[in-house]
Amino acid sequence: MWLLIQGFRYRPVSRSVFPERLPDDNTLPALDIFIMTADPDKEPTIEVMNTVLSVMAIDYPSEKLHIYLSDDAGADVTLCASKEAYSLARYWVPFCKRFGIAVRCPEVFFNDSKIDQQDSDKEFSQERQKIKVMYDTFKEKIKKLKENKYSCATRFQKTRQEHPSQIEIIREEESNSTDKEDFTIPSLVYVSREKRIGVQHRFKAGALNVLLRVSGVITNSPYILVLDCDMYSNDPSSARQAMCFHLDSKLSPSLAFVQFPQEFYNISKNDIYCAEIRQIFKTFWLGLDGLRGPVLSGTNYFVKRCTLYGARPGGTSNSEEKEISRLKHKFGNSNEFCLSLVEKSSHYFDEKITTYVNPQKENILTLASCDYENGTQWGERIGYLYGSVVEDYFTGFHLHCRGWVSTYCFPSKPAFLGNICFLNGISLFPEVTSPWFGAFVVVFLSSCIQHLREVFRSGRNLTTWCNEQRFWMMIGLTGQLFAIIDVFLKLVGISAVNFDLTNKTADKTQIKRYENGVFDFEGCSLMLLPATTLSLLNLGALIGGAWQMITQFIFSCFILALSLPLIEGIVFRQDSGRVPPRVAFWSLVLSGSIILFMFIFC
Ligand SMILES: O=c1ccn([C@@H]2O[C@H](COP(=O)(O)OP(=O)(O)O[C@H]3O[C@H](CO)[C@@H](O)[C@H](O)[C@H]3O)[C@@H](O)[C@H]2O)c(=O)[nH]1
Ligand SMILES: [Mn+2]
Repeated sequence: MWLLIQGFRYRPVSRSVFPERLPDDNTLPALDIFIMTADPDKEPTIEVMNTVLSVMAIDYPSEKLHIYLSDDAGADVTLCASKEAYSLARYWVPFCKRFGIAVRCPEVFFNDSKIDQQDSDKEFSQERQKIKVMYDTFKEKIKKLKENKYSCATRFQKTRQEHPSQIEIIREEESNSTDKEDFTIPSLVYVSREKRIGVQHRFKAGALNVLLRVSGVITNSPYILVLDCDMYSNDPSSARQAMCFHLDSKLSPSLAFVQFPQEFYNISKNDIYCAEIRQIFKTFWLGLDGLRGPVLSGTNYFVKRCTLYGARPGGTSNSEEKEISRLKHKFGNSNEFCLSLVEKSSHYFDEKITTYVNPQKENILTLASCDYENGTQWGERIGYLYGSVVEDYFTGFHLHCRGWVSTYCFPSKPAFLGNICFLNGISLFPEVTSPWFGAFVVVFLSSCIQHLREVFRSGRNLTTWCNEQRFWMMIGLTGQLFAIIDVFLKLVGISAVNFDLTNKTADKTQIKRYENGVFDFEGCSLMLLPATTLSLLNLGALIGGAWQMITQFIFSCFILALSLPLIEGIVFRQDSGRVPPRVAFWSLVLSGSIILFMFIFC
């Protein structure tokens, strides 16, 4: 196992970018930004809109920036809030650009107490105050939307699981405010794909593929930034940083994507659940960057559009491949979309095409329908791939296999910051006061009862039940644990398949112990260590602290009961069948150190 991950340490690379050295703004390529949301209850609308506003205000030519918000819930709240956000953006974006605001997420900006005190510039303070009032009104409106007090949408019958596709290009003239400032702001497109009960929707990968097609016929920017809805832009220069790689003449021809790390603003002080994902983003990805590049990590990456259409680096295509009928076979039956693949382009996939067509609404809606992908190569060879629950890793590996490379951009100021919420403030086991505690107890007890019933049905008694419970725990922590490792080593060819012949001889004392129902640990190897250490740890925890909490006490007692033979074997027994002294010694050292460590540091 140790050897397997050494590749990550072989050639770590850390990079610096100099966005100020990029060529003139009008040579910068257009950029589509995809923001993904799926549930307005679990993903607070105000947070999603903050992400939208933060990227609308990034430091990039506004006319080259197009934001697509994918709403898998098809929620009116999200659509209406997007319109409100767009109206606010007319003031927020110019304000940010004019004063060079460092963090362009409104919620973060208005909560920054440092800026409050900094009233040196009167004009700035006045403007800030004005926008703050607008932002507060905006929040109020979203609250009302949530409470169903008003709605902007024409309500038609739809639920989260079942709704027609709905696409709205929210543009300047559609906004209802009159005293707008004279300033171009990026376009915003709301996309909610069709959902039907019983039709697989392929989660995020499915939503991303719809966005690829819809954006393909609307703006068709050669580069795409993908963001989860909780990842706001923390550094307005991120797109320029990414372009330092994408426009690098040496790197660019084989570069598929630039990955930024996932970082979070609300990591707890001790981060006991390792939410920081430190090893991945602060060690492994730097190492991969020296090889073929980091793995596609779901969010915070700038990808070259054509790489997702199945192109290969340096690959030019012949005219045969450009034939619309052939393209339709792969990409589906939309003329507009297939044209977007070849239009204004001498190559099959020219990354320089940036068209802003105004397609027929009906035609774009079809691109977001449930049936569009039937019989095409979407999800198999084209777009985000469906074969895995982690579409990002899977798709990224495929890009690498097709010859593309990726780079890792890890600036000291986080480019994007997200909200870590899982397990934050949630205990690993439900607390007694939690309504989930009931569910926990039901699952635990019913699995015990089920086992008991099976034992009784086969004519055994409570002792068998106890023994089996105990044995599961022991082999789970010893034999089975090492078996998994062993099978894996065999799979990768490090250890050969072998057959361990069972030792059929036994001496008299062993037989006696067996007959008396006494566990025999004689000759056990260090493989016993996980089981013995955890048993001692449980005992330590029981004595040391579990008296404070009755449920933990009961749970610890249960484990103690199961591990009693191990404890006896370590502590009380003197016969040759006890736990071998060196195993006992190491378990004591290990569990002792863990307890000591917890005392000191937690
Ligand atoms: O049917 C779906 C399911 C999810 N999402 C969106 O996908 C994103 C990620 O979903 P989330 O529930 O937050 O999953 P995580 O476990 O946080 O996601 C991690 O793991 C995923 C799969 O590897 C990656 O895609 C993510 O970027 C990565 O943050 C969110 O913006 C969702 O709104 C959709 O749009 N449609
Ligand atoms: Mn997430």
